[in-house]
Amino acid sequence: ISDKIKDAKIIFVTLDLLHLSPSCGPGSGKGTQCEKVVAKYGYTHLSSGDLLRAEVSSGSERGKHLQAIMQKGELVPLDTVLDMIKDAMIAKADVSKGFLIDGYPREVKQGEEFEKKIGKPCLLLYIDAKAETMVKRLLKRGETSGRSDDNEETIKKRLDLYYKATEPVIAFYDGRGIVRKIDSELPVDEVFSQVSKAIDALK
Ligand SMILES: Nc1ccn([C@@H]2O[C@H](COP(=O)(O)OP(=O)(O)OP(=O)(O)O)[C@@H](O)[C@H]2O)c(=O)n1
Ligand SMILES: Nc1nc2c(ncn2[C@@H]2O[C@H](COP(=O)(O)OP(=O)(O)O)[C@@H](O)[C@H]2O)c(=O)[nH]1
Ligand SMILES: [Mg+2]
Repeated sequence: ISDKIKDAKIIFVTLDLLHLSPSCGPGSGKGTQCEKVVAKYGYTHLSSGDLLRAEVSSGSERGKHLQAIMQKGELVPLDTVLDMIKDAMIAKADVSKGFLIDGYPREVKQGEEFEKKIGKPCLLLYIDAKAETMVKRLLKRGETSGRSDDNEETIKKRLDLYYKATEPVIAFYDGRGIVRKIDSELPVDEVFSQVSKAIDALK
C-alpha cells in the first residue's frame, strides 16, 4: 500500500514540479547557489550529501557504514541515496514549487534510476569551477565545516571521482538539451544571476 501512495505522489511531483540537478564538482558552490534559489523561487533544496550526513549523525549502524565510505570519498550504494531523496521529496511535495536535487546524480546510472523511480529532470545546472578553485574553497570550508571529508587527501579522491564518474552525467543530459553551464569563478551574485536566468527560462 505504501508503495502505491508513493507512486501516486510521484506522478504529481513529475507533472507539476521541476527537478533541477546541480551536478557539479565538490566545492563549486552548489550549496551556496541552492540556498539563494530557495529564497527567490520557493524550491526545496535536497542535498544528497546532507541527507547522508544526517543519517551519519543519527549514530545508526547504517550511518556508521556510510561514514566509512564518505570519509574515503567513495560513492555510497545507489539505492541508499535514491530512497532518501525520494522520501524527502514526498514529504515536501505539497509545499514545494520545485526541487533542487544537489549533488545527484553522481554517475549516469544514478540518473537513470532516478528517472525510473521518480521522474525526469527539466534542467541540469552545471556549476563549473576549475579544479584548483574547488580545492581551495573546500580547504577553506574545512577550517570550519567539521566535515571529515574536507581534508586534502579526501578532496583529491572526490575530485578524481567527479571527473571520472560525474562528468559523463553532464554529457548524458547535454544530449537532451537540458544542461545550462554556469561559470562559478565569478562572484556569488553574478553566478546567481546566471542561475536565475536559467530558471526563468523554464516556463
Ligand atoms: N549522490 C551521492 C551524494 C553523496 N555521496 C557521498 O557523500 C559524500 C559527500 O557528498 P556531498 O555533500 O555532495 O559532497 P561533494 O560533492 O564533495 O560536494 P559538497 O562540497 O557540496 O559537499 C560524497 O563524497 C560521497 O561519499 C554519494 O555517495 N552519493
Ligand atoms: N569566492 C567564492 N567562494 C564561493 C563561491 N561559491 C561558494 N564559495 C565558497 O566555496 C565553498 C564551497 O561552497 P559550497 O556552496 O559548499 O559548494 P558545494 O560543495 O558545491 O556545495 C564555501 O566555503 C563557499 O563559501 C563563489 O562564487 N565565490
Ligand atoms: Mg554542498
